[in-house]
Amino acid sequence: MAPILQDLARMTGQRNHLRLEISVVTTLSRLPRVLDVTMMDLLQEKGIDYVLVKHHESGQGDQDCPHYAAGKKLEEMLPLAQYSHVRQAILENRGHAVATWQDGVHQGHCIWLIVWHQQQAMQCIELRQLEPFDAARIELITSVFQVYQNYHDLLDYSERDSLTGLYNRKTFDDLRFKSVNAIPLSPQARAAAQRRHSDQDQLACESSQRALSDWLAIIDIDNFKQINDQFGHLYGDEVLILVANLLRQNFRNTDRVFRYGGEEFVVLLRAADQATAVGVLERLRLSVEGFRFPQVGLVTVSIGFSHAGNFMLADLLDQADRALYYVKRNGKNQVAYYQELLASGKVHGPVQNSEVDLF
Ligand SMILES: Nc1nc2c(ncn2[C@@H]2O[C@H](COP(=O)(O)OP(=O)(O)OP(=O)(O)O)[C@@H](O)[C@H]2O)c(=O)[nH]1
Repeated sequence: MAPILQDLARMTGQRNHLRLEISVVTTLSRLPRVLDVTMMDLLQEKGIDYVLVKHHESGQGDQDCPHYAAGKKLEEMLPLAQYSHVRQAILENRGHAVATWQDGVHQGHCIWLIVWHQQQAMQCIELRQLEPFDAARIELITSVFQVYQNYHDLLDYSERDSLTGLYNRKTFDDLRFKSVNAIPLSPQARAAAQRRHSDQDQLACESSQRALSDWLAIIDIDNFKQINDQFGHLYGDEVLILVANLLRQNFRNTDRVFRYGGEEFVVLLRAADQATAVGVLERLRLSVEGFRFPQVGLVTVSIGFSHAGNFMLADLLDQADRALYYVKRNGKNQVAYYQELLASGKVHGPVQNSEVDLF
């Protein structure tokens, strides 16, 4: 089989977004004469558009190109304003943009491929080479990209909840049960996982830890049964959709929001410290409280959260749930931090069984 077909077959065999992303970067970087390929997330913070560098791979072309200034820093966040061609392509709803670049020693050409999802530009893939792009080359690159985009949409459909469009419970459980993808792995567990996995899986494992979070929060709509009983399920559903929209508005692209159950949501949040995490979650709580829901009026949420530390995802979920339960029993419409409640004796940790009870 031609190498490109093998790469495409590998790409469409992926079952999660992260591996699919790495796979398309690898596939494109293996095309002849490619210098390097970079996958970037497009995100907005405080009204400013940024690109966040997510994956980078050098191609074979860079061997013929001494002193080539490859290498972008992973996780680097750069203003989209530095990528005027990408910004213009997004404004014009285009799928790609082509331009030239210079690094002091070399001069080359660059194509950016834009990943659209539900009329929103989500990601951008940058591919660099020395030669100009002719029509056949653009067709080859955009065809590989189209396979990626189609498959990305298909994966996305199976990973999302049909009512709210957020990630569904199954997607969360996939994170839980594939511990190599879960957050966070202890150094020993990570080393063991890395020994078990191939290079590409190892890369996915490393990137997934970067891509995921430092905090886990459970957000539960207060008195939702009453809303359903008083206004009917259709209005209940509308509340779920509107709360999901507020969740999307309040969190960054790098956070992950799931509809975990009926009126319960889980967020994997990246925040530098406790004060920032509290600030983000309080802002969400206030924005739900301040929103006027048609017909229903006032809706509030209770939030419990926990710090990832060295815990596995299942433990974190249990901790955040304990904090949430505390809020539910103490007035609702508040944010509670598990580790703080534990330190002050307001909640207890899980019972440590020294004996194994099988039945
Ligand atoms: N409309 C609608 N209702 C749902 C959906 N999924 C679950 N529910 C309802 O959500 C309600 C949850 O009720 P409870 O678990 O008692 O929680 P609550 O009334 O919010 O009470 P607190 O959590 O203590 O504030 C139940 O009545 C479920 O039927 C859904 O997809 N749509």
